[in-house]
Amino acid sequence: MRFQGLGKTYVSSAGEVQALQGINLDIEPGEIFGIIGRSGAGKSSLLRSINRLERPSEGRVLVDGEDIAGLGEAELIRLRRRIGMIFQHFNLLAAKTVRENVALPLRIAGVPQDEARARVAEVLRLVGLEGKEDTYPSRLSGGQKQRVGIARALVMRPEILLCDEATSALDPETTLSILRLLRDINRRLGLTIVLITHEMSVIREICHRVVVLEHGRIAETGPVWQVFAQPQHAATQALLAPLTRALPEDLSARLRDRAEPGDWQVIELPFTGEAAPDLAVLAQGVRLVQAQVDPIDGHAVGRLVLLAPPELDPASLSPNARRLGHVATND
Ligand SMILES: Nc1ncnc2c1ncn2[C@@H]1O[C@H](COP(=O)(O)OP(=O)(O)OP(=O)(O)O)[C@@H](O)[C@H]1O
Repeated sequence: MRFQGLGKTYVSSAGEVQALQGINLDIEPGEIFGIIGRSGAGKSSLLRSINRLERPSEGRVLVDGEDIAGLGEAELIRLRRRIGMIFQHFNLLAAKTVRENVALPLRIAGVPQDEARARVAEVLRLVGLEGKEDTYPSRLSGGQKQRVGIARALVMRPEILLCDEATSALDPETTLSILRLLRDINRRLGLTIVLITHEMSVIREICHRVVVLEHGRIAETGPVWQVFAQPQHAATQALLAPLTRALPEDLSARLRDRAEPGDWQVIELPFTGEAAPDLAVLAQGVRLVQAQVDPIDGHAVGRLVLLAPPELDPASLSPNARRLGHVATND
């Protein structure tokens, strides 16, 4: 799918709000693509333009090369059958059982009962809800409710799945299990997944590529490991801050910009995913203070914080090495 010069302006009694501006972006078939940004950055507007829940004010949205702005009523229904959607608050019908909730899109589409029954059983198996067919949503946990939401989206065999803050209402453990389910579905069915979130940990967990939105514009976009390794934009850095471990307190309290005689250097050695960290640097008389390295999509991303003697040139450790400051040491 492709966004070309996409802009969205909302007009209300309070005036105009430019929610999106100049969005040019491609999302490839079969990838898990994340949209992140602060509240009000335009994430929902972008996601909802994919199935035309929002109409562009400018530019175009192409799905399989087709500009969806021109679709008539019947074509729009066909498009939306190819694009499933799941929601933060699940949007299940409380008065219907799990089976009835999941079967609903098939009933609306007029799929014969026998086939519908088989397809509902198949997707409930896929999301791990066998045995819950006759349960009502109020008796399910949040994670189980979202599994029903996923099953209901998949039962139409879509090519694209849109996830609107699908894990924001869940605890961390349940979030992880839902993200793993989505990744599993992406692999098994080759489904394209587009998700919005305000948490970089969600992006890190399952996305292949990401776009960071800021005030309706693209702040940056790229493979997740690259954006994590070398965030270019202040908005991205701010979103990453909760995931980056702060320096140990006793060290940061003693850190100074200018070296006093005998001070050691505090050096940050980022790992940008090009290669796994090479601990041979530790043999050069430096001391390891802190290490954080995450594998992201097959790349090692993170940083080491080292204490190095005053005479050592940080560049001798790595071209990316950065001096954070100086500290007095006891010896
Ligand atoms: N129907 C609407 N009418 C008027 N303004 C709107 C409408 N929908 C969204 N907006 C405004 O457009 C901007 C972008 O909203 P959007 O919901 O796309 O952002 P978001 O990144 O998804 O935010 P959040 O994380 O808070 O859901 C915001 O300033 C919002 O107030």
